[in-house]
Amino acid sequence: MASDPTVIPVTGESPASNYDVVIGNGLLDRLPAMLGERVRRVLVIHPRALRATGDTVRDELAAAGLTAVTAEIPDAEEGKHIQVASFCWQVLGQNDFTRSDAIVAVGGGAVTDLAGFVAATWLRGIKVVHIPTSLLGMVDAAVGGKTAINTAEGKNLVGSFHPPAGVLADLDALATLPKNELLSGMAEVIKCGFIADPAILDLVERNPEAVGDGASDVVRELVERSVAVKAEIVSADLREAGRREFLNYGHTLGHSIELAERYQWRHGAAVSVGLVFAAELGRTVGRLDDATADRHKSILESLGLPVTYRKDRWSALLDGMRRDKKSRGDLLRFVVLDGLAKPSMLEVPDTSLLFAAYQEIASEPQGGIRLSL
Ligand SMILES: NC(=O)c1ccc[n+]([C@@H]2O[C@H](COP(=O)([O-])OP(=O)(O)OC[C@H]3O[C@@H](n4cnc5c(N)ncnc54)[C@H](O)[C@@H]3O)[C@@H](O)[C@H]2O)c1
Ligand SMILES: O=C(O)C(=O)C[C@@H](O)[C@H](O)[C@H](O)COP(=O)(O)O
Ligand SMILES: [Zn+2]
Repeated sequence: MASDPTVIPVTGESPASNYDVVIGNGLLDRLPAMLGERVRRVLVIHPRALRATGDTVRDELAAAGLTAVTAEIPDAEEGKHIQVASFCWQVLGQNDFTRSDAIVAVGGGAVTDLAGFVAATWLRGIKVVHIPTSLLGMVDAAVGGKTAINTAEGKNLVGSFHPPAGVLADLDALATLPKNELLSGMAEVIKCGFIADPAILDLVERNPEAVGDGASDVVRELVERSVAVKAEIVSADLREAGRREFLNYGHTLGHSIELAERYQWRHGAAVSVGLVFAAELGRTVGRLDDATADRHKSILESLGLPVTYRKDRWSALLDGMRRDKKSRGDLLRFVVLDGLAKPSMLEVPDTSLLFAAYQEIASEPQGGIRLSL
């Protein structure tokens, strides 16, 4: 018998913007209540690959007496594009969406980022509810209100903070999620383990089989623990004035790899390399002990996630990292660990330090990386 859902509250900037992340099985019938009584029209945004789930959501809304319109968008990073946002604005306009109407995102993190951005911008902000269908969406992208599209210059360079009215993390969705996507989400789970909750790392290390099974109790506990980490941080610092930067652990290099690979790498795969790089940087500057630094590589590698990247791309990667949102003027800033679950910021005026750390993860162009993930 399925157990009761777990509800993790997120505190907003005002009591009216508090919301819940509900984690469990068979949650879709909760959607109308989560949208609230005033909503009449709903735009369901989903990629073509998830048409069946999108249709189920639309039917659930129609059964509750709501007018549901669907926007089918390109899959994955192709969806995080200004033209896709523009298409969604057009659908909203043609269907007379007002400020009391809403958007529902059904898909992975790319869809929740894009749909959140559309919701943030339509009429300067309407309600959005996220129904993440990937592990990464459940543990990270759907929670916390960062919305984004990519530009030619880099990842997530345009966006806003627009928290959802609620999140339904229905673990049933993981049944169809390809294994490499599940593992991609595990990179963010492991990030949460290193920055805040080492019990996550113990769970992964002790249960290698269950980690690859989206229906396992271990995966459910990992989802709950990761959401708890993120909920606590974004409740305290929605707009990334301080502690929220820690959720960016591994992302400075990670986003730059995604750009260098023209978004053909999974986000989690790029973050995996970025986490190992950040650990090496922490070790290089004398902040992180060897055991914790080495644990990054061993745990990520044990899942089949990449931990090296091609040495001939350093200069392009450095260019990409300069555009990271944590940069201030010419100063590059990184999240590093001062120890397990002790994240802090490192300002790097001298890029030779970065190069030294990169030498520890650099591979020959043809070897060492797994392009399949
Ligand atoms: N806003 C945030 O705080 C935040 C946090 C982390 C990541 N992100 C963003 O999220 C994106 C990555 O998210 P992602 O890994 O979910 O990628 P994604 O949205 O591209 O989904 C990955 C793939 O899995 C497929 N998929 C999703 N759910 C499925 C299911 N249940 N069954 C079968 N296929 C399914 C998708 O169609 C897609 O092909 C990146 O753009 C990243 O920048 C945002
Ligand atoms: O929620 C956050 O804050 C994060 O940094 C979570 C990251 O996992 C996520 O990939 C986020 O989209 C990165 O944000 P960005 O500000 O570096 O674009
Ligand atoms: Zn991320």
